[in-house]
Amino acid sequence: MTDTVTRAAEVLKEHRESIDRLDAILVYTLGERFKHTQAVGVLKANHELPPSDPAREASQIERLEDLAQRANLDPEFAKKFLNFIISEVIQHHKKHQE
Ligand SMILES: O=C(O)C(=O)C[C@]1(C(=O)O)C=C[C@@H](O)C=C1
Repeated sequence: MTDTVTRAAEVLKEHRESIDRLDAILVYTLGERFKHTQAVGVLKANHELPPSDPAREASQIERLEDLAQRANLDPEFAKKFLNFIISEVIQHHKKHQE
């Protein structure tokens, strides 16, 4: 291998190590988030509160779009990602209420 190819392989490996670390952070962070939403689901079921709260979601989306802009992340992607997670949470909340 030429020096350039060897160096490129090293750089790729370093990026992949960072990606793996960040993926682990994402998974653990999501796990923590679901612990809280699980508790919220139980609370909502016990007090007969609706599974979804559109006003709360609107303020979360607004905040996340702002954070995404500051973090150089596509705000549309951030919005889709949060909506995806919240949809899953709402399904969990509905199961608590069955
Ligand atoms: O904050 C709540 O009321 C929740 O149930 C949590 C959560 C969320 O995942 O952030 C989920 C559903 C609601 O529509 C809003 C927010």
